[in-house]
Amino acid sequence: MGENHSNSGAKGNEKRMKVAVIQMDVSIGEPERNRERALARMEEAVNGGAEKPDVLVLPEMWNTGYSLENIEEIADANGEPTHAMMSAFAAKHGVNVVAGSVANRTEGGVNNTIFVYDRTGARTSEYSKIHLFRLMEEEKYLKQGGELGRLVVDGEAAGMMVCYDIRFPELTRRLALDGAKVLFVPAQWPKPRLHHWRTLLLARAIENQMFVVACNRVGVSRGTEFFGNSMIISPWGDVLAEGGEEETILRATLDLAEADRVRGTIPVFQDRRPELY
Ligand SMILES: O=C(O)CCC(=O)C(=O)O
Repeated sequence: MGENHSNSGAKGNEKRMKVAVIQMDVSIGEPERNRERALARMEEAVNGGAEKPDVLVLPEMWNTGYSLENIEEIADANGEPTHAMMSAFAAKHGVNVVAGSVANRTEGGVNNTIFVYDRTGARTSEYSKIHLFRLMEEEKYLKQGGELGRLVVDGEAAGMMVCYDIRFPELTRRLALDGAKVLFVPAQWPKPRLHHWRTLLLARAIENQMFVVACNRVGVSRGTEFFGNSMIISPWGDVLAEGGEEETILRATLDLAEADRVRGTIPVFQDRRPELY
């Protein structure tokens, strides 16, 4: 870890949050196979570390991949079977699950949606990607969401967004102003834009003085390579964990009071001049 910010005098809380990021491959157009893979990695995440995590995080569209041409057929239907699978897993292991995002069909079409489950298995929140990525023609096949991604994990306010959303700094700022100290980011961010991915995630953490927990997939789908490089970043911008290009589980313990200390040391939220911009 980098510098010590304990001189700020900010007491904050004593809460720690152990996160496990499931950096996995995704087989395009094969939801059954992806569900088996996700479950196996999630079991590894809860059983394989020195300590059981408090929160698991999966990547974007881990059920179907970007199989957009037949997405209506292979997407979840009203959240199933993801709800049944994740709810049972969360309750069995007493763990919170930020279940990446899944392609989910409802009456109006297919959304790219994060579902969140608490330790009892209850579904507590959801967020549908609000910025669709035109470079991959998402807007032709998917519906955009219309609400922000606010969630509460073990009583702590947090935010969530999906992949391309990190290019919109106003969105993270809004979530931070609303009290989020942790931002969860499921993604399928491909090569060759690794420097965008790393720089944007670091900037979102530093400028909002919050933890960023970003889960990117690995592997190759129809010639597009995904570099992984999932990241867990502190509110000071220190990289607490970062993946390579292979499947892995990243782990870190977030000391949530760190956000208060950093905000006390460099009081960005007090010094901003929203009346001018
Ligand atoms: O913004 C980017 O460069 C990647 C975004 C992306 O791949 C996505 O939103 O799925």
